[in-house]
Amino acid sequence: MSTPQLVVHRDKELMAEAAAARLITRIVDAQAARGSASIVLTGGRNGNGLLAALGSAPARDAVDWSRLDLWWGDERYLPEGDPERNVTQARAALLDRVPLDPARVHAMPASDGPYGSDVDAAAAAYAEELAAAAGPGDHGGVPTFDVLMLGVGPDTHVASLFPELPAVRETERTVVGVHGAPKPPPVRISLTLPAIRAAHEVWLLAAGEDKAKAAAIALSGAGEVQAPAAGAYGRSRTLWLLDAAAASELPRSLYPPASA
Ligand SMILES: O=C(O)[C@H](O)[C@@H](O)[C@H](O)[C@H](O)COP(=O)(O)O
Repeated sequence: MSTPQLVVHRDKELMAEAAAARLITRIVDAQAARGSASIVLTGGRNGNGLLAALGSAPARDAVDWSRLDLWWGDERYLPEGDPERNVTQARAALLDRVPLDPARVHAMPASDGPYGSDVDAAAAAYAEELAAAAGPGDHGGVPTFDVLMLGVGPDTHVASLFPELPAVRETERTVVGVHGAPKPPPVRISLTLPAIRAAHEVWLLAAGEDKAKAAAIALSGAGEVQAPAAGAYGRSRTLWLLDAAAASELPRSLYPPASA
């Protein structure tokens, strides 16, 4: 488990631009070292803001888009192309404008696909796809993602792991179907905490006043069942990327940094 590091930006626009620049560097480094990179995208405004910023970042062409694997941390279980699907929003924000290899864009299944309304079967299929991509050096049936990004909800949810619901308690499976999510739509697919924790780096994105309490709770030693964001950490790095509003209620020991 890596101790969270915090980076606080003036506002959400700057946060998105700085995070996009950081992501480009991370992808380029991974591609230089291993030939490819593997990234997990998040739904939500902050994740999509980051993708849009990536699309207009000056260094965007440093990325070899054809050697990038994209996975999702969660998905809203809706028909293919639905505007509320995370993948549809990611395509609109960036993916349709860069030369990705379609075989390496691992969207989660849609509700009008082969599993129909059986979201648990759809989740199991995504777990198999992850397991098939995992190599001998990887842990827990998922590839070691270079960076896994997560938006943070006002209730401290990450991916589709909501406080107290069964999905956040899952310790065996890497992907689960979620029923009765408090944020619409109620039926979703989500990576579990064990799958999230297999990533090298986990980045949590939080911008806006409505995230201030969630960030303070998750970073103050709350339990992961009550505050799922508290259980999201990477093998080598856990990074909270915040804007000033989301950081406004952090305990003084965290922000400004204790060393200041
Ligand atoms: O499908 C979703 O809704 C998400 O993946 C969800 O976990 C999201 O990331 C957070 O709710 C934060 O969303 P915002 O960035 O829009 O606040």
